[in-house]
Amino acid sequence: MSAANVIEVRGLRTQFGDHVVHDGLDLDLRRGEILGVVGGSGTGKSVLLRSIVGLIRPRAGSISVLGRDVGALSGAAREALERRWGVMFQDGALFSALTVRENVEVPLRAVPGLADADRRALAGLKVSMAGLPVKACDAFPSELSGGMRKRAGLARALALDPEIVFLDEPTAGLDPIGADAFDRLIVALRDALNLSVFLVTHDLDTLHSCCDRIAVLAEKRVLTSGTMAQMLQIQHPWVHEYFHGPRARAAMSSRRKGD
Ligand SMILES: Nc1ncnc2c1ncn2[C@@H]1O[C@H](COP(=O)(O)OP(=O)(O)OP(=O)(O)O)[C@@H](O)[C@H]1O
Repeated sequence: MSAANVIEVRGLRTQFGDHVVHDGLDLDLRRGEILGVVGGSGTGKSVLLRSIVGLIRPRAGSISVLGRDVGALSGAAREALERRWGVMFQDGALFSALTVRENVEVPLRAVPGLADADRRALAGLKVSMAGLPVKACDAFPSELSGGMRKRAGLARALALDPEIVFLDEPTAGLDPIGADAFDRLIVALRDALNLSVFLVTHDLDTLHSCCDRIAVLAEKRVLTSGTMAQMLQIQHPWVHEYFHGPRARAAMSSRRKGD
């Protein structure tokens, strides 16, 4: 595995029954970058994320994270690797019966020797880092707006000071101002915490404002990857329509106005 890569996926095949989702998929996440993963609905972006974090077992291929073969690990070695990444699922995946602080404390409970008071304080810190007010700590997920729930999910993903963060459609369902604030937060956290970020999104504004590189899923694999400037040169019909369609033009024009 190249030292510059924190994730290397090679020859991935995932399949549910007869339905092949990925076939011969290769993907790299470089250290310190924000990689936007895009593709049409159902092309397997979330399945790829879940495969990398070991929730779905591939039929073939290899997935290496931070130099370790995810499929070959079990027990303590597996748990040690899992502590080095954080995942924010699409809906936040918070426990509804726990407050925001208690949700963020869940991963911290795995840290040996961490006193209750320190765990509570650390959870509060992560909630603040995710841009939530302190009083949100005592709220239940049902008492929060969708945007606040996403931030709570992000706080939980950051709980163990991860090196890699996986974000599944972090701005979906947010109003444009909330989505823009979330984009800025992702970049600020990457810079402050030296994170590598695997970001599944449909949001063209996010691609423009956050992502160092983009990987396009199509035809069961990563069809192409590169910078936004490189994506704009790709002639494949879906890629061209995606990056040059009306919504793409709107995102580019608002980006230019913001510069
Ligand atoms: N547990 C599962 N069992 C069977 N099929 C599944 C399972 N999870 C996902 N799939 C199928 O795999 C395909 C890819 O799903 P996935 O959720 O990764 O798509 P996606 O690219 O993230 O889509 P979207 O952009 O709409 O969120 C879909 O056809 C989906 O129905």
